[in-house]
Amino acid sequence: MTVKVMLAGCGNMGYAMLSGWLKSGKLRPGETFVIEPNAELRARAKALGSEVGSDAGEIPTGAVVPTLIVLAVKPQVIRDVTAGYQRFGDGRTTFLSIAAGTAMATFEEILGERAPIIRCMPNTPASIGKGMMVTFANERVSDETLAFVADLLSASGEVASINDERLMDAVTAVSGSGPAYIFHFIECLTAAAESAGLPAETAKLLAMQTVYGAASLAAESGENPGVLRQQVTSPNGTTAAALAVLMGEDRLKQLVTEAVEAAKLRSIELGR
Ligand SMILES: NC(=O)C1=CN([C@@H]2O[C@H](COP(=O)(O)OP(=O)(O)OC[C@H]3O[C@@H](n4cnc5c(N)ncnc54)[C@H](O)[C@@H]3O)[C@@H](O)[C@H]2O)C=CC1
Ligand SMILES: O=C(O)[C@@H]1CCC=N1
Repeated sequence: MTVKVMLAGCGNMGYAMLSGWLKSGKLRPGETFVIEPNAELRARAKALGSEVGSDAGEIPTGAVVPTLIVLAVKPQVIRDVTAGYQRFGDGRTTFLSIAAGTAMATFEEILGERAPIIRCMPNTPASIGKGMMVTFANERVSDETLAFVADLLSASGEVASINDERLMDAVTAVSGSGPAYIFHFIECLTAAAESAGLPAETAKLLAMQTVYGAASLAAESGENPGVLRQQVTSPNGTTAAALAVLMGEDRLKQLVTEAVEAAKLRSIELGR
């Protein structure tokens, strides 16, 4: 077995990424090994064709030197989990952490100075190939490995990189947590549609398709969202009436700014 990628933690985000890699053919099933203590989640990874084990002790010994170990566990346990992989810190394996907050320096301290390490902030639309993945690599990561990782991540959606780690907290607050803000907006628009008299099913359909259509139009047209907004807004019409509520005193902008700031602060806290 030639394991290219080991995945520690196959919960929401780990599974989303694994399924993208396998379904796109970027990795063949025999090239992945998943370490996940939860039996149900292990079975789900096995169903995709991956080899599985319940802890780092079950990794086959011998010639297995993975190209990449992906750490996809909660920030609260990531230090302990990473310590279980110290033996791969000889420079041949690259580590990729998706944990919110946990700093590069923490991984370097645990894994030693030879380990190439990448921090990556993905989001759950990765499960359907429409994610946003942002990476920050330490100087140990070779160009060849960076290219391999960028290609792998591209199976899950758009890939961007930053070269100032401090920006990772803002990235986490915008694209990492961001899908939840949009899902909540869909919930709010659905509830408002019901309040306005629409049947529940219709309310849900209209809210979801409107968000989907608007996001697709913004992405595909390449037009400034402000221009697209104006194209909907007839002078003295219905949209203008609604936007007066949302945009008056910058209400929505203020709220979104506060929400992003709260997420950013929490990301900083998680890193302490
Ligand atoms: N859910 C999301 O939208 C995003 C999550 N993240 C980050 O991804 C990481 C995972 O988050 P989720 O997938 O949401 O959490 P999750 O709880 O769904 O998945 C974590 C998994 O790790 C497993 N686990 C616990 N101890 C382990 C060990 N010793 N070895 C291997 N696996 C172990 C758990 O059984 C669980 O299935 C977090 O660090 C989070 O900050 C990053 C971006 C987006
Ligand atoms: O809520 C969290 O902490 C994780 C990180 C970004 C999205 N989910």
